[in-house]
Amino acid sequence: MSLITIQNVSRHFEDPRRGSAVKALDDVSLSVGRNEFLCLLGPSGCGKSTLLNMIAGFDHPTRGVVAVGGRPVTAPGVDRGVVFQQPTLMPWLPVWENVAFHLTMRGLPKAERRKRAQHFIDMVGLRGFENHFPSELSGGMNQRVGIARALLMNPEVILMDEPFGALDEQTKMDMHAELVRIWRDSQSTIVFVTHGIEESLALGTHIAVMSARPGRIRELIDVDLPRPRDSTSPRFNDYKRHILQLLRPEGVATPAAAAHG
Ligand SMILES: Nc1ncnc2c1ncn2[C@@H]1O[C@H](COP(=O)(O)OP(=O)(O)OP(=O)(O)O)[C@@H](O)[C@H]1O
Repeated sequence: MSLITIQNVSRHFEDPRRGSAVKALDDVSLSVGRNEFLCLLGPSGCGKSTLLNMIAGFDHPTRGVVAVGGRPVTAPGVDRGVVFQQPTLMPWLPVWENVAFHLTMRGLPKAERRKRAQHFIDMVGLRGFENHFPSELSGGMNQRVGIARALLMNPEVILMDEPFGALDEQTKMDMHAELVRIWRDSQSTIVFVTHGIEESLALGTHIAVMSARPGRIRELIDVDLPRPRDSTSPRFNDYKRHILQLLRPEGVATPAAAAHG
């Protein structure tokens, strides 16, 4: 059974200055099963973040329905944890208090917050850094703090909007391996926005390839590759070639097709 269903969703943004509307998404339907890892892949401006924000409850469809666990999404909720491109940490709080932030908001005593935070600090590999401040950590480590903070609420769904976009290639690869491990250990369901083909193939059980504006789903790909994913394998490259073809503007021939045509 699907955990997330997106049914005939369109989103138009009014542009009062120009007296027109931007069609960000057009009739998008998609479903995500429990424990799946769905990557939303597409060019800049195709509506990936808009779709993610609607699952998070930060934004709402102009038409259609977004539902999580069978309930239409009307607002943000603790069943959905969000990880942004910038980890949005509180610089004056140490790592463990950033991770436990939501528990502070709920008024839990300090000892309980500290104990609950430790479990997730360990899970993201930050043991020993509990009392460091965000400014004392690298970008990748700060992003782990953001992930631990999202996991602590034990959400059914983790929504990630290009969380590794600002990281260097090596750190990004390390974070991919780490995130796959966390996804398996926490048995969560992840929706991950990216414009990186290799990133989506390194991570996803499924990839929804989107077309440029107005955003539509060109194809939902079931990624049948063993883990850890080997980006040099022939099958990985077959998927990559196929996705490149899907992302190419319609009517533009691929080098292979042009050679044969
Ligand atoms: N609040 C808004 N008001 C007006 N237009 C918006 C708003 N949010 C998004 N848009 C427009 O909707 C389209 C989709 O934007 P969105 O940010 O969802 O795309 P994206 O695929 O996530 O892009 P990127 O990869 O560059 O972040 C864009 O044309 C954008 O300008």
